[in-house]
Amino acid sequence: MGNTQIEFRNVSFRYQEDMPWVLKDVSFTIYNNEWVAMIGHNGSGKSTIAKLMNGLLFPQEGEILVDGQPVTASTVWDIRRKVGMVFQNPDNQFVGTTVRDDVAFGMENHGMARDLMLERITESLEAVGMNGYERHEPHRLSGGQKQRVAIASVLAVSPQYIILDEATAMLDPKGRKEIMETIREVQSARDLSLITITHDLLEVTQADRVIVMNKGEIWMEGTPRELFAKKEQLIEIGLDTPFVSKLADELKDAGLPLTREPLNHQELLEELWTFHSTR
Ligand SMILES: Nc1ncnc2c1ncn2[C@@H]1O[C@H](COP(=O)(O)OP(=O)(O)OP(=O)(O)O)[C@@H](O)[C@H]1O
Repeated sequence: MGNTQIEFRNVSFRYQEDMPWVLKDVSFTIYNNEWVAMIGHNGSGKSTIAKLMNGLLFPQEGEILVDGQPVTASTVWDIRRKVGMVFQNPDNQFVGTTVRDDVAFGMENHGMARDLMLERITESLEAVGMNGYERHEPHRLSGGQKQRVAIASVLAVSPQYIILDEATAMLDPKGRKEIMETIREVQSARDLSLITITHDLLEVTQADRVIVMNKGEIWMEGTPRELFAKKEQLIEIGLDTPFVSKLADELKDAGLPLTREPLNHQELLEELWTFHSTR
C-alpha cells in the first residue's frame, strides 16, 4: 500500500483562538482506492475536515499527511493536485463562461501544457457523460449536469483522492444515483480514493467504510453493517438509520427471525427468502 493515503494524526482545530475547538484530537486514515463516507449531525466538523484535507485550512494541533507529505502552506499546491474537492453548490464553483473553460481552469492553475489540457478536457467530460457540452454555459445546465461538470473539472487535474462535500445533496434521488454511479465507475477505472460527506443513508450503505463524527470527535469508524447495527446509539447522537434497516426491525418485532442486518432491499429479500424456504 506504500504511502498512498491521507492520514490525520491527532488533529485539533478551531476557527479562532477565542472560539471553542471544532475538532478535538481526530485521527484516521483514508487508504488507497477505498470509499469512505463521513456522516455526523450538523456542525459536527465534517466540512472542516474536508477543508483541512486539501489545505484550505491548517490545524493548530496535530498533523495531516497526504502520501506521506505534511499539508502545510508550502506544500498546498502539490496537495491540491492530489486531493480534489467538489462542494454542494456547483454555482459557486464555476469560473468559466463555457464548460470547456471551466474544466480548463483548474489545470491552468497547475500550469499544464495546452495539448495535455485539451486531451484531459475531452477525457474528463467523457468520464462524467458530458461530452458534447464543451461550448455550453455552465449556469444554464441542470443541477445534475452542473455537478457532473464540477466533477469533471476535478478529474481533469487527475487527483488521487476526491472529496465530495454534500455534492449530491441538491439533486433528486435519480440524479443522486446517477452521479454516484458515475463516480464509482471513475473511481474503479482510475484507482481513486473517495471521501463522501453526506446525509444520504443509501449512499452510506454503499461505502466501504464509514466515519461518524459527533461534536468534533470521531464517534465510530467501521463498515456500514457495523454502523447500522448500532441503531439505538445512532439515534441518540441525532442520526437516522436506513429505511430497510427500520423495516427489518419491524419484521423482527413481528416474529421473523432475520439473522443478519440487511443493508439494502436485495439483502432483505434474501433474508425473507431464506426464512420462507426453511418453513
Ligand atoms: N468559517 C467559520 N468560522 C467560524 N466557525 C465556523 C466556520 N465554519 C464552520 N464553523 C463552525 O465549526 C463547526 C463545524 O462546522 P462544519 O461546517 O465543519 O460542520 P459540518 O459537520 O460540516 O456541518 P453540516 O452538516 O451542517 O455541513 C460548527 O460549529 C460551525 O458553526
